Parts: sequence; C-alpha cells; structure tokens
Amino acid sequence: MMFQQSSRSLLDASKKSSSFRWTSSVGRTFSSRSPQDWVTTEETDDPSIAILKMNRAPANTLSLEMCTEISKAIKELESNKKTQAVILTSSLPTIFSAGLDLTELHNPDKDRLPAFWGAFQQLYFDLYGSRLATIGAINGHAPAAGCMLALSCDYRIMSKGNIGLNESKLGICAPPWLGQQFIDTIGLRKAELALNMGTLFDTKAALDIGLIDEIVGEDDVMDVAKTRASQWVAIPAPARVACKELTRGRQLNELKENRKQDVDHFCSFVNQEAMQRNLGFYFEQLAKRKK
Ligand SMILES: CC/C=C\C/C=C\CCC/C=C/CC(=O)SCCNC(=O)CCNC(=O)[C@H](O)C(C)(C)COP(=O)(O)OP(=O)(O)OC[C@H]1O[C@@H](n2cnc3c(N)ncnc32)[C@H](O)[C@@H]1OP(=O)(O)O
Repeated sequence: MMFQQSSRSLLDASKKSSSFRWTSSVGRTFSSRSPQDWVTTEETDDPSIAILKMNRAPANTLSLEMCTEISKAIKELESNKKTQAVILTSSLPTIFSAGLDLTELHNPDKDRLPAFWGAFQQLYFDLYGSRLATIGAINGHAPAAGCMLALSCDYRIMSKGNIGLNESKLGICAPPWLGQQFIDTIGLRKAELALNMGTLFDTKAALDIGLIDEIVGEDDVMDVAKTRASQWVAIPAPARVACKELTRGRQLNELKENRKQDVDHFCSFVNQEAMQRNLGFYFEQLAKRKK
C-alpha cells in the first residue's frame, strides 16, 4: 500500500460489533448473505488486472462491515505483486453504491458509530491511496459516499444513473475530506454550487463538469474498463505511484493526522437532535418513495 494507515483498534472494534441482520429504526429489515459475499474479486485474462465487485443488495450501502470488506479486498489484491490495476464495479442492475448505510447514522449505536466512521475513513485511505491503478466502472447510481468510491478511483467511466454529493438534501454536509476530493476533481465554483444544492448529475452533466471521464454503453462497461486499465498499467508503476502521491498525498496525510478529531466531529455532529430529525425524515421519505 502506498499510503499505509494504521487503524487496528477501530477495525478490531468493528469486528466485535458486527451484525448482519437487523431492523432499522423505521422498521425495515435488512438481511443479506454474510459480509464475506458482499465483495468479490475476480481475475481477468490479463493477470495484472483484477475486478472488485460490490454485491450487497439492495443498494451496496456502506455499513461498517461493507467498508471493512472492500478495504480487505483492496489489501488482498495489493498483496499480489502481479496485480497492478483494479476495476471497481457493482453487480446490482441499477445501483453502483447508494452511499453510507443510513441505518448506521440514524439512531446510532453509540459504541459502534466511531468504529463505523473509522472504517469509512480507512476505506478512503485504502482506495484513494492504493498503489493500484483504479478504474471506476460506475454502472448505476452513485450518490454521496457512492460518489466518494468513484472519486477515489484514478479513472471513471459511467454507463447510467446519477452521481454527486447530495448530503445537503439530507440536512447534512459532506465531511471536509470528501468535499475536498470533490473540489479537487471539478473545481471550487462548480463544487460550491453542487454541494449547496445537493446536485446529482446524470452521465452527460457529470461528464460536462469533469466528475466522470467517459460515458460508455451499458453493454460495454467491462470491455472499456479493461482497456482503460491496460492503458494505466502500461505506465511504469513507480511513475503511477509517484503521480498519485503528488496529487493525493497531501489530502491523505491531512486526514491521517486528524483522524481522531474527524471521528469525534462526525460523532458529535450525527448525535445532534436536529441531525437525527433530518435523517429520520429523509429515511422515511426514502422508504415511502416506492409506495
Ligand atoms: C460541517 C459538517 C462536517 C462534517 C459532518 C460529518 C459527517 C456527516 C457526513 C455524512 C456523510 C454522508 C454520506 C452519505 O453517503 S449519506 C447517504 C446518502 N445516500 C443517499 O441519499 C441515497 C439514498 N438512496 C436513493 O436515493 C435511492 O435508493 C437510489 C437513487 C440510490 C436508488 O433508487 P432505487 O429506486 O433504485 O432503489 P430504492 O428502492 O430507493 O432503494 C433500494 C433499497 O435500499 C434502501 N436504501 C437506499 N439507499 C440507502 C441508504 N443510503 N441507506 C440505507 N438504505 C438505503 C432503500 O430504502 C430501499 O429499501 P427497501 O425499500 O427495499 O427496504
């Protein structure tokens, strides 16, 4: 790993508190196969390129365990010297990732909340700072932390869905480091407008503002992703890693140095009554939407 971070205590805590079936505060039951199946890695016909698929139906939301599983998969791929690139994608038909699992934020378990945020920070370190060339094959919606997954990749192709940081619509604001990633990608003024309005961009608008690099047809996503991965892998690895350090090192180190404060800030922010009211309201709207 290029930007190795230590998070043992938080991740150890996360293991203790893992639960894989629970009823949310608005009464919906989430169940799934075990977290080990939520993320799978596949080989391609090029041994230097791997695929990392998110399989957590219904929306690939990022719970503590989901963040941990993605981080684990990235580290495993990095531990194989032959692997030089990873394609991050979703096995769900219309959703890349719906962002943070709101059941973690709404009426949170006070002991689990810091571990959850620590696992999300770790995922940012592991993906944004990976030694691998990372290609985001965004094959569906990618709001909020789903957009963070995309922004953390080196190159983004997208076939359908909406992408952006819509946190303001939930009555919250993206954490500073995610906001900075967004600003660094599309520029301050565009980010300022989009963050305030909570704008989600369709593929064309996302391409226009530079949030994604390419629009691809639904059936072409994996072929194009492999082609782009090959192009990135063709650049000598030390050069790629040095470029990444140049463009991302400062932001990664800043959070690394302020990790504990960021967790404390997040927890006190989320635990505010007004924040919980907003989240509860948003969550209920989400559940009612289909009906
Ligand atoms: C100054 C302040 C500084 C610091 C503050 C610090 C920290 C605060 C930072 C908080 C950061 C937050 C980042 C986030 O990621 S918040 C999450 C944001 N995500 C969303 O808003 C997406 C919500 N989902 C959707 O809009 C739609 O689901 C989507 C468009 C993605 C897909 O629509 P579709 O119609 O295809 O599917 P749905 O039927 O809506 O969804 C399927 C089921 O999944 C459930 N779901 C969806 N998203 C979430 C989620 N994020 N969390 C939990 N559950 C989710 C949805 O309710 C459906 O459930 P069922 O009805 O099938 O039970």
